[in-house]
Amino acid sequence: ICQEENTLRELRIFLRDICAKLARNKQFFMFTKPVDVEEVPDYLDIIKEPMDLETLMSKIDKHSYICARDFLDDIDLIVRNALEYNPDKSAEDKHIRHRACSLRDKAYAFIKAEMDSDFEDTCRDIRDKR
Ligand SMILES: CC(=O)c1nc(NC(=O)[C@H]2CNCCN2)sc1-c1cc(O)cc(O)c1
Repeated sequence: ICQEENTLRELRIFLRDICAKLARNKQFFMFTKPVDVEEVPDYLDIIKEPMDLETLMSKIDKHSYICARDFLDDIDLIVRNALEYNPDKSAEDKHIRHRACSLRDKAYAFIKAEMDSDFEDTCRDIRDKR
């Protein structure tokens, strides 16, 4: 069990680093904080499960993720929300959709580049045993 805690600690350190890198990227500023309903009043009528990089970071600290897959599921939620809220052919909506797809690709690339697959397998085994 102590070994499991060591593995999960390493995962949290790793995910914080990736989350920080994504949040530092100016391209993703609109995904870094919960949507401000003052700015975007109809947002919560359309998006039922908001997600953002700051919330992701606090979920890491609350030990909400015990494998990279769970973390990427929340990244996918950020992307899905942006695609749903910005469906129009307008330049603005296209731009936001493009940024959302770029966020997903960068997140997956960071995970793939820096996580060896047997570390993720170990995390999955811990998740599946719990
Ligand atoms: C993150 C997101 O999905 C988002 N989408 C927007 N879309 C629009 O404003 C489109 C919707 N279609 C009609 C033309 N306007 S604004 C916006 C946003 C931007 C911020 O700077 C902060 C924030 O919290 C949210």
